[in-house]
Amino acid sequence: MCFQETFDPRICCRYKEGILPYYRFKQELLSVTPFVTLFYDVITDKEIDALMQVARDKVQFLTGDPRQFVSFGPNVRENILGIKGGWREIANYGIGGQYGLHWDFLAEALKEEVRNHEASLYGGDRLATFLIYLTDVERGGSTVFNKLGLAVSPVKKMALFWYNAKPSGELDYTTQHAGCPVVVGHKWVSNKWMWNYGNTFTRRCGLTPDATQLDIELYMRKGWV
Ligand SMILES: O=C(O)CCC(=O)C(=O)O
Ligand SMILES: [Fe+2]
Repeated sequence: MCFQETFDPRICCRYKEGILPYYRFKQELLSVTPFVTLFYDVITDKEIDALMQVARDKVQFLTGDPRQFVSFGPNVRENILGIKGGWREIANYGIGGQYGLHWDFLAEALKEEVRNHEASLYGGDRLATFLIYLTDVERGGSTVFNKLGLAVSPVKKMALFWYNAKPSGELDYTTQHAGCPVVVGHKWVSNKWMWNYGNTFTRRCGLTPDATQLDIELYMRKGWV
């Protein structure tokens, strides 16, 4: 990275103040536009065990949906950026388990139906995604952003956060991503989507249509430290 010709000084690691007093989150910025970032140690072993315990009986392996909705968990630490989340989804991938290329916003999948879709009526669309890795994965299982050339290997307790919409509110099609097949081991993740509604005043828009997340970060809740 250090020897790349197009070195971007904005891409860095730092401590981020969240909504918990005194606590600093270890943050690694992966991309400014779209805004994609990692936070380390957002969940405890005890919380992971509890989440997996609840989900374990409910996820349907092999033939069914490997996902399960669970409402409790480290909600406060998921609001690091002041963006409020919706319900939680726990997913388990066994060997070969993967999630094909997609966007997290519903507008793309549902097109014209989106206005009548129950979730979108209540939530708008999925403004941001907060994906926590509940396990390390021996080999495979990366989350990849094909349009950004970005691959994130799962690290237990690490969260991957990104905005699916630009600060202007426009859907960001460069956020297309996939969960790569698990080659060795297994992968558990907790996913929470942050919806537009409820975040009207927490995710600000920029002063210009092309303002980046970093431009607006300073006047959003809790700046860098
Ligand atoms: O498991 C992953 O790495 C990605 C999951 C994902 O993109 C999703 O649940 O929307
Ligand atoms: Fe996704």
